[in-house]
Amino acid sequence: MIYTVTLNPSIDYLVEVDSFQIGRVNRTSYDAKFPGGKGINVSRVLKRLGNDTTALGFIGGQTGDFVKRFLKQEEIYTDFTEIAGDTRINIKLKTGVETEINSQGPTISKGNYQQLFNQIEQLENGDILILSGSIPSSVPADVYAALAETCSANGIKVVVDTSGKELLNVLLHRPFLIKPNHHELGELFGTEIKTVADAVEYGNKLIDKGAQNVIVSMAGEGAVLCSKGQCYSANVPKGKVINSVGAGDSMVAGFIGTYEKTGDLLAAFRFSLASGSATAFSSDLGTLDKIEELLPQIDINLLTGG
Ligand SMILES: Nc1ncnc2c1ncn2[C@@H]1O[C@H](COP(=O)(O)OP(=O)(O)O)[C@@H](O)[C@H]1O
Ligand SMILES: O=P(O)(O)OC[C@H]1O[C@](O)(COP(=O)(O)O)[C@@H](O)[C@@H]1O
Repeated sequence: MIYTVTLNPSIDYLVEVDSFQIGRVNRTSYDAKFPGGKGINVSRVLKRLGNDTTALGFIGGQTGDFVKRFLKQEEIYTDFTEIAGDTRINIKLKTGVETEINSQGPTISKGNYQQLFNQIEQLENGDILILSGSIPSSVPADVYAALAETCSANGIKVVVDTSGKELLNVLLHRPFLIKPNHHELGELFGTEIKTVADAVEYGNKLIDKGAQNVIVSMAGEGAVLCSKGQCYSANVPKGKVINSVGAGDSMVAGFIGTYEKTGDLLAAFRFSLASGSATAFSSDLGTLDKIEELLPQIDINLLTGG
């Protein structure tokens, strides 16, 4: 079974405003609410690809009920830890450019944290655990490293999609996949990732530190995969960007879903690009039909090591 962990889920409140004026009353031309948080997005896309998952994490209040109801409608298994506070609402404002306001989210108690930890200790050899998103300030900052350590001792593949030292701390436990975007990769090394060559150079440094596979996503510039001494680049398909929230999560889902079915890293990489772009070209997350329509446009090139 694939498990996703979202420590800080959300309702993503998508708001479109034509001719937005700061400091004025603005009216929306479109608005919608979706369940959010990186692990939850990964679960939703994996379901569309035909992979069942169980979504884990902390959930609470009426906002949390919305998330649970939405996931139930999509027939996604959940086993959330119920908390006292309300799940957060994140604002995704479209005004020609995309602006995001992500809330801090509710406090997580030590008991809640322990409950999640106990759940993850029960996972079995062959399971996959996907740890995605920011870590709430009330949760120990080394939570992903601690969970990854437990999982690698139990034969469970771990995927981590986060940033900063939380990502660095996990590398020693040899995560199967990490997926920093080019900004996050640059921040790790105090530099800017401007080109594919930069992504290869710094992606390989994360391999040296312990990651088994690294995807560096570069939004409209495509992505780089570093794996087993070789690096590959991939382009993005042509299309109109509608809402890129969840594009990175869709990449993770596309990669893991395909890898789980085929064991083929390059097929998984190709599918991950089509999945990310299918989401970027949709209001909500990309559908399987959209992903399959985009797939023929993705080319993979071997860059080094071949
Ligand atoms: N402007 C775009 N055009 C086409 N595809 C895009 C665009 N922006 C994002 N994507 C797709 O989504 C993936 C992830 O986007 P990115 O912004 O790098 O990740 P994150 O959402 O994690 O910041 C890209 O690799 C690509 O497949
Ligand atoms: O946990 P964070 O870093 O606050 O991010 C949460 C936000 O990220 C998302 O999961 C989208 O992530 P990506 O655009 O990086 O794929 C939203 O659904 C959510 O509002």
